[in-house]
Amino acid sequence: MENEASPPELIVQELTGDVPAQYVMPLQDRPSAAAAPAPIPVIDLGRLSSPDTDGGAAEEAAKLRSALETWGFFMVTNHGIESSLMDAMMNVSKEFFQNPPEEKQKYSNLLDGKRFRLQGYRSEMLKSEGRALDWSERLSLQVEPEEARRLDLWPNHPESLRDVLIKYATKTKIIRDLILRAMANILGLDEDYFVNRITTKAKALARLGYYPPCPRPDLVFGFKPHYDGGALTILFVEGQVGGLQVLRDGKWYDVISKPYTLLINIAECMEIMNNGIFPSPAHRVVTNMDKERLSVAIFYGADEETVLEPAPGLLDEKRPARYMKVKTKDYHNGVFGHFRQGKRFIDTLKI
Ligand SMILES: O=C(O)CCC(=O)C(=O)O
Ligand SMILES: [Fe+2]
Repeated sequence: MENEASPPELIVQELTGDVPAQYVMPLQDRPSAAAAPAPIPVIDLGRLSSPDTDGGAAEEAAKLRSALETWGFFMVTNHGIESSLMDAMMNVSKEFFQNPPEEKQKYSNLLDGKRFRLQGYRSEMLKSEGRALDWSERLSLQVEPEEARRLDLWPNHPESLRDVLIKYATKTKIIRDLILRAMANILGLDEDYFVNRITTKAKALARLGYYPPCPRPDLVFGFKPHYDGGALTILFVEGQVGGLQVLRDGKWYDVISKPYTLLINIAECMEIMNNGIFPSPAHRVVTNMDKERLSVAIFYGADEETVLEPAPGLLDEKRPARYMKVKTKDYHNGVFGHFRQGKRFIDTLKI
Protein backbone atom coordinates (compact mmCIF):
# COMPACT_ATOMS: atom_id res chain seq x y z
CA MET A 1 0.00 0.00 0.00
CA GLU A 2 1.39 3.35 -1.03
CA ASN A 3 0.37 5.14 2.14
CA GLU A 4 2.24 2.93 4.53
CA ALA A 5 5.55 4.20 3.20
CA SER A 6 5.04 7.74 4.55
CA PRO A 7 7.26 8.88 7.41
CA PRO A 8 4.92 9.58 10.36
CA GLU A 9 7.83 10.71 12.52
CA LEU A 10 7.98 13.90 10.45
CA ILE A 11 4.47 15.12 11.16
CA VAL A 12 5.13 18.56 12.48
CA GLN A 13 2.21 18.63 14.83
CA GLU A 14 3.68 15.80 16.86
CA LEU A 15 7.00 17.44 17.53
CA THR A 16 7.70 18.93 20.90
CA GLY A 17 10.55 20.85 22.46
CA ASP A 18 13.25 22.31 20.29
CA VAL A 19 13.15 21.93 16.52
CA PRO A 20 14.65 18.84 14.88
CA ALA A 21 17.75 19.45 12.79
CA GLN A 22 16.00 18.72 9.46
CA TYR A 23 14.01 21.96 9.83
CA VAL A 24 16.87 24.27 10.71
CA MET A 25 17.93 26.65 7.93
CA PRO A 26 21.62 27.27 7.21
CA LEU A 27 22.88 30.31 9.12
CA GLN A 28 22.96 32.71 6.15
CA ASP A 29 19.40 31.84 5.05
CA ARG A 30 17.53 32.20 8.34
CA PRO A 31 14.51 34.50 8.78
CA SER A 32 15.50 38.07 9.54
CA ALA A 33 14.57 39.39 12.97
CA ALA A 34 12.17 42.18 12.03
CA ALA A 35 10.35 43.10 8.84
CA ALA A 36 8.45 46.31 8.10
CA PRO A 37 4.80 46.00 7.05
CA ALA A 38 4.21 46.04 3.29
CA PRO A 39 1.65 48.71 2.34
CA ILE A 40 0.06 46.47 -0.27
CA PRO A 41 -2.78 48.15 -2.19
CA VAL A 42 -6.32 46.97 -1.56
CA ILE A 43 -8.44 46.76 -4.71
CA ASP A 44 -12.22 46.86 -4.63
CA LEU A 45 -13.16 44.32 -7.29
CA GLY A 46 -16.75 45.51 -7.54
CA ARG A 47 -15.50 49.00 -8.30
CA LEU A 48 -12.80 47.73 -10.67
CA SER A 49 -15.37 45.96 -12.82
CA SER A 50 -18.15 48.56 -12.67
CA PRO A 51 -19.03 50.72 -15.68
CA ASP A 52 -16.67 53.63 -15.40
CA THR A 53 -19.04 56.56 -15.02
CA ASP A 54 -17.51 58.17 -11.95
CA GLY A 55 -13.85 57.27 -12.52
CA GLY A 56 -14.00 54.57 -9.82
CA ALA A 57 -12.92 51.74 -12.08
CA ALA A 58 -10.01 53.78 -13.44
CA GLU A 59 -8.90 54.55 -9.90
CA GLU A 60 -8.92 50.86 -8.93
CA ALA A 61 -7.08 49.97 -12.15
CA ALA A 62 -4.39 52.54 -11.35
CA LYS A 63 -3.94 51.02 -7.88
CA LEU A 64 -3.77 47.56 -9.40
CA ARG A 65 -1.12 48.66 -11.87
CA SER A 66 0.98 50.21 -9.16
CA ALA A 67 0.67 47.06 -6.99
CA LEU A 68 1.69 44.83 -9.89
CA GLU A 69 4.69 46.95 -10.79
CA THR A 70 6.02 47.11 -7.26
CA TRP A 71 4.92 44.31 -4.91
CA GLY A 72 3.57 41.73 -7.33
CA PHE A 73 0.91 41.22 -4.64
CA PHE A 74 -2.39 42.99 -4.06
CA MET A 75 -5.36 42.50 -1.76
CA VAL A 76 -8.93 42.33 -2.97
CA THR A 77 -12.19 43.18 -1.23
CA ASN A 78 -15.75 43.10 -2.55
CA HIS A 79 -14.63 39.98 -4.42
CA GLY A 80 -17.94 38.12 -4.47
CA ILE A 81 -17.11 35.28 -2.05
CA GLU A 82 -19.51 35.39 0.88
CA SER A 83 -17.86 35.45 4.30
CA SER A 84 -19.89 32.36 5.23
CA LEU A 85 -18.24 30.42 2.39
CA MET A 86 -14.81 31.70 3.41
CA ASP A 87 -15.48 30.61 6.99
CA ALA A 88 -16.68 27.23 5.77
CA MET A 89 -13.53 26.84 3.64
CA MET A 90 -11.26 27.57 6.60
CA ASN A 91 -13.28 25.33 8.90
CA VAL A 92 -13.11 22.27 6.64
CA SER A 93 -9.41 22.86 6.21
CA LYS A 94 -8.89 23.09 9.96
CA GLU A 95 -10.95 19.96 10.51
CA PHE A 96 -8.88 18.08 7.98
CA PHE A 97 -5.60 18.99 9.68
CA GLN A 98 -7.06 18.08 13.08
CA ASN A 99 -7.53 14.49 11.92
CA PRO A 100 -5.23 11.91 13.51
CA PRO A 101 -1.97 11.41 11.55
CA GLU A 102 -3.09 7.97 10.29
CA GLU A 103 -6.18 9.51 8.72
CA LYS A 104 -4.17 12.26 6.98
CA GLN A 105 -1.58 9.78 5.77
CA LYS A 106 -4.33 7.94 3.88
CA TYR A 107 -4.07 10.81 1.41
CA SER A 108 -0.28 10.96 1.33
CA ASN A 109 1.33 12.31 -1.82
CA LEU A 110 4.30 10.03 -1.26
CA LEU A 111 3.99 7.02 -3.53
CA ASP A 112 6.64 4.56 -2.46
CA GLY A 113 8.62 6.36 0.16
CA LYS A 114 10.47 8.34 -2.53
CA ARG A 115 8.30 9.62 -5.36
CA PHE A 116 5.90 12.49 -4.87
CA ARG A 117 2.76 13.12 -6.79
CA LEU A 118 1.23 16.53 -7.22
CA GLN A 119 -1.92 15.81 -5.27
CA GLY A 120 -2.29 14.69 -1.71
CA TYR A 121 -1.23 15.36 1.85
CA ARG A 122 2.31 16.03 2.85
CA SER A 123 3.90 16.92 6.11
CA GLU A 124 7.31 17.45 4.56
CA MET A 125 8.95 17.62 1.14
CA LEU A 126 12.25 17.31 -0.70
CA LYS A 127 13.74 15.53 2.26
CA SER A 128 16.32 13.80 0.12
CA GLU A 129 17.70 17.00 -1.37
CA GLY A 130 19.51 18.05 1.77
CA ARG A 131 17.49 21.25 2.12
CA ALA A 132 15.74 22.21 5.33
CA LEU A 133 12.12 21.13 5.69
CA ASP A 134 9.19 23.50 5.95
CA TRP A 135 7.35 23.73 9.27
CA SER A 136 3.96 23.06 7.74
CA GLU A 137 1.55 20.44 6.53
CA ARG A 138 -0.18 20.75 3.18
CA LEU A 139 -3.02 19.16 1.32
CA SER A 140 -2.94 19.70 -2.46
CA LEU A 141 -5.93 18.92 -4.65
CA GLN A 142 -6.41 19.61 -8.32
CA VAL A 143 -9.60 21.61 -8.83
CA GLU A 144 -9.37 22.44 -12.57
CA PRO A 145 -10.06 21.34 -15.21
CA GLU A 146 -13.28 20.08 -13.70
CA GLU A 147 -13.17 16.75 -15.54
CA ALA A 148 -9.66 16.05 -14.23
CA ARG A 149 -10.63 16.27 -10.55
CA ARG A 150 -9.63 13.07 -8.78
CA LEU A 151 -12.27 13.01 -6.09
CA ASP A 152 -10.96 9.62 -4.95
CA LEU A 153 -7.87 11.45 -3.68
CA TRP A 154 -9.93 14.04 -1.84
CA PRO A 155 -10.43 13.45 1.91
CA ASN A 156 -13.72 12.16 3.31
CA HIS A 157 -13.14 13.75 6.70
CA PRO A 158 -14.63 16.24 7.03
CA GLU A 159 -17.33 15.11 4.69
CA SER A 160 -18.17 18.61 3.51
CA LEU A 161 -14.61 19.38 2.34
CA ARG A 162 -15.37 18.37 -1.26
CA ASP A 163 -18.50 20.49 -1.64
CA VAL A 164 -17.05 23.48 0.10
CA LEU A 165 -13.81 23.42 -1.89
CA ILE A 166 -15.69 23.07 -5.18
CA LYS A 167 -17.94 26.02 -4.30
CA TYR A 168 -14.97 28.07 -3.19
CA ALA A 169 -12.89 27.29 -6.30
CA THR A 170 -15.83 28.12 -8.56
CA LYS A 171 -15.83 31.60 -7.06
CA THR A 172 -12.07 32.10 -7.22
CA LYS A 173 -12.15 31.20 -10.92
CA ILE A 174 -14.46 34.13 -11.57
CA ILE A 175 -11.98 36.35 -9.73
CA ARG A 176 -9.11 34.90 -11.78
CA ASP A 177 -10.79 35.88 -15.06
CA LEU A 178 -11.69 39.31 -13.80
CA ILE A 179 -8.05 39.94 -12.83
CA LEU A 180 -6.71 38.51 -16.09
CA ARG A 181 -8.96 40.86 -18.05
CA ALA A 182 -8.07 43.83 -15.87
CA MET A 183 -4.36 43.14 -16.39
CA ALA A 184 -4.79 42.85 -20.15
CA ASN A 185 -6.65 46.17 -20.17
CA ILE A 186 -3.98 47.86 -18.08
CA LEU A 187 -1.32 46.65 -20.52
CA GLY A 188 -3.33 47.79 -23.55
CA LEU A 189 -3.79 44.24 -24.84
CA ASP A 190 -6.97 42.67 -26.13
CA GLU A 191 -9.11 42.13 -23.03
CA ASP A 192 -9.17 38.35 -23.48
CA TYR A 193 -5.50 37.95 -24.33
CA PHE A 194 -4.55 36.19 -21.06
CA VAL A 195 -7.89 34.43 -20.60
CA ASN A 196 -7.46 32.84 -24.03
CA ARG A 197 -4.05 31.51 -23.08
CA ILE A 198 -5.19 30.06 -19.80
CA THR A 199 -8.32 28.37 -21.22
CA THR A 200 -10.66 25.81 -19.75
CA LYS A 201 -7.98 23.12 -20.02
CA ALA A 202 -5.60 24.93 -17.70
CA LYS A 203 -4.82 23.30 -14.38
CA ALA A 204 -5.61 24.77 -11.01
CA LEU A 205 -4.35 23.33 -7.77
CA ALA A 206 -5.78 24.09 -4.34
CA ARG A 207 -3.30 23.95 -1.51
CA LEU A 208 -4.59 23.94 2.05
CA GLY A 209 -1.81 24.81 4.46
CA TYR A 210 -1.43 24.33 8.19
CA TYR A 211 1.44 25.96 10.09
CA PRO A 212 1.64 24.80 13.71
CA PRO A 213 3.17 27.06 16.36
CA CYS A 214 6.94 26.71 16.32
CA PRO A 215 9.30 27.11 19.30
CA ARG A 216 12.09 28.61 17.14
CA PRO A 217 10.79 31.01 14.45
CA ASP A 218 14.36 32.34 14.19
CA LEU A 219 15.64 29.03 12.78
CA VAL A 220 12.94 27.66 10.50
CA PHE A 221 10.48 28.65 7.79
CA GLY A 222 6.85 27.65 7.50
CA PHE A 223 7.45 27.91 3.76
CA LYS A 224 10.90 28.67 2.39
CA PRO A 225 11.42 31.61 0.00
CA HIS A 226 10.05 30.79 -3.46
CA TYR A 227 8.28 32.08 -6.55
CA ASP A 228 4.95 30.62 -7.62
CA GLY A 229 5.06 28.75 -10.89
CA GLY A 230 1.68 29.25 -12.54
CA ALA A 231 -0.11 32.32 -13.79
CA LEU A 232 -1.85 33.72 -10.71
CA THR A 233 -2.23 32.66 -7.10
CA ILE A 234 -5.28 33.53 -5.02
CA LEU A 235 -4.51 33.23 -1.34
CA PHE A 236 -6.74 33.31 1.70
CA VAL A 237 -5.03 33.53 5.08
CA GLU A 238 -7.05 32.97 8.22
CA GLY A 239 -7.49 35.85 10.62
CA GLN A 240 -4.62 38.20 11.19
CA VAL A 241 -1.83 35.84 12.15
CA GLY A 242 0.51 37.31 9.53
CA GLY A 243 3.53 35.21 8.62
CA LEU A 244 3.61 35.87 4.89
CA GLN A 245 6.55 37.99 3.75
CA VAL A 246 7.33 39.44 0.34
CA LEU A 247 10.70 40.53 -1.06
CA ARG A 248 11.08 43.97 -2.57
CA ASP A 249 14.38 45.56 -3.57
CA GLY A 250 16.30 43.01 -1.53
CA LYS A 251 14.26 43.55 1.67
CA TRP A 252 11.59 41.33 3.24
CA TYR A 253 8.29 42.91 4.25
CA ASP A 254 5.38 41.54 6.29
CA VAL A 255 2.13 41.10 4.41
CA ILE A 256 -0.73 41.74 6.80
CA SER A 257 -4.00 40.60 5.32
CA LYS A 258 -7.29 41.90 6.56
CA PRO A 259 -10.07 39.47 7.50
CA TYR A 260 -12.05 38.27 4.49
CA THR A 261 -9.76 39.90 1.97
CA LEU A 262 -7.88 37.77 -0.54
CA LEU A 263 -4.28 38.16 -1.53
CA ILE A 264 -3.39 37.71 -5.17
CA ASN A 265 0.08 37.44 -6.63
CA ILE A 266 1.65 37.17 -10.05
CA ALA A 267 3.33 33.88 -10.82
CA GLU A 268 6.09 33.13 -13.29
CA CYS A 269 4.06 32.09 -16.37
CA MET A 270 2.36 35.47 -16.18
CA GLU A 271 5.71 37.23 -15.78
CA ILE A 272 6.81 35.70 -19.10
CA MET A 273 3.56 36.66 -20.84
CA ASN A 274 3.73 40.27 -19.65
CA ASN A 275 7.44 40.47 -20.55
CA GLY A 276 8.48 41.14 -16.98
CA ILE A 277 6.47 44.38 -16.67
CA PHE A 278 4.71 42.71 -13.74
CA PRO A 279 7.33 40.45 -12.17
CA SER A 280 6.55 37.47 -10.00
CA PRO A 281 7.51 38.26 -6.38
CA ALA A 282 9.60 36.07 -4.07
CA HIS A 283 7.70 35.29 -0.90
CA ARG A 284 7.94 33.06 2.15
CA VAL A 285 6.11 32.21 5.37
CA VAL A 286 7.68 32.64 8.80
CA THR A 287 6.45 30.71 11.82
CA ASN A 288 4.83 31.93 14.99
CA MET A 289 5.65 30.79 18.52
CA ASP A 290 2.14 30.89 19.91
CA LYS A 291 -0.35 30.85 17.10
CA GLU A 292 -1.24 28.28 14.51
CA ARG A 293 -1.83 29.54 10.99
CA LEU A 294 -4.02 28.32 8.16
CA SER A 295 -4.09 29.35 4.53
CA VAL A 296 -5.81 28.25 1.35
CA ALA A 297 -4.05 28.98 -1.93
CA ILE A 298 -5.45 28.33 -5.40
CA PHE A 299 -2.74 28.23 -8.05
CA TYR A 300 -3.99 28.97 -11.52
CA GLY A 301 -1.74 27.77 -14.28
CA ALA A 302 -1.73 28.12 -18.06
CA ASP A 303 -2.81 25.34 -20.40
CA GLU A 304 0.00 22.73 -20.73
CA GLU A 305 0.00 23.07 -24.54
CA THR A 306 0.15 26.86 -24.50
CA VAL A 307 3.38 28.38 -25.71
CA LEU A 308 4.37 30.92 -23.10
CA GLU A 309 5.88 34.01 -24.66
CA PRO A 310 5.90 37.75 -24.10
CA ALA A 311 2.67 39.12 -25.60
CA PRO A 312 3.58 40.46 -29.09
CA GLY A 313 1.43 43.54 -28.39
CA LEU A 314 3.89 44.58 -25.68
CA LEU A 315 6.97 44.44 -27.86
CA ASP A 316 8.64 46.93 -30.15
CA GLU A 317 12.16 48.02 -30.97
CA LYS A 318 12.58 49.78 -27.67
CA ARG A 319 10.97 46.98 -25.70
CA PRO A 320 12.31 43.67 -27.00
CA ALA A 321 11.27 40.28 -25.64
CA ARG A 322 13.04 39.52 -22.38
CA TYR A 323 12.13 35.81 -22.25
CA MET A 324 12.42 32.97 -24.73
CA LYS A 325 9.33 31.03 -25.76
CA VAL A 326 8.58 27.87 -23.83
CA LYS A 327 5.68 25.44 -23.79
CA THR A 328 3.94 25.45 -20.40
CA LYS A 329 4.57 21.72 -20.07
CA ASP A 330 8.33 22.19 -20.57
CA TYR A 331 8.32 25.13 -18.23
CA HIS A 332 6.75 23.00 -15.46
CA ASN A 333 9.30 20.24 -15.96
CA GLY A 334 12.09 22.80 -15.85
CA VAL A 335 10.77 24.44 -12.69
CA PHE A 336 10.60 21.17 -10.85
CA GLY A 337 14.19 20.23 -11.64
CA HIS A 338 15.53 23.67 -10.78
CA PHE A 339 13.53 24.17 -7.59
CA ARG A 340 15.10 21.06 -6.09
CA GLN A 341 18.47 22.76 -6.47
CA GLY A 342 17.23 26.10 -5.16
CA LYS A 343 17.44 27.71 -8.64
CA ARG A 344 14.95 29.51 -10.88
CA PHE A 345 14.16 27.99 -14.26
CA ILE A 346 12.84 31.34 -15.52
CA ASP A 347 16.41 32.70 -15.32
CA THR A 348 17.46 30.24 -18.05
CA LEU A 349 14.80 31.76 -20.34
CA LYS A 350 15.99 35.34 -19.99
CA ILE A 351 17.33 36.94 -23.16
O1 LIG B 1 0.52 29.99 3.22
C1 LIG B 1 0.77 31.04 2.66
O2 LIG B 1 0.42 32.13 3.11
C2 LIG B 1 1.56 31.09 1.37
C3 LIG B 1 1.85 29.77 0.81
C4 LIG B 1 2.59 29.88 -0.50
O3 LIG B 1 3.28 30.81 -0.77
C5 LIG B 1 2.41 28.82 -1.49
O4 LIG B 1 1.72 27.83 -1.17
O5 LIG B 1 2.97 28.94 -2.60
FE1 LIG C 1 3.78 30.76 -2.89
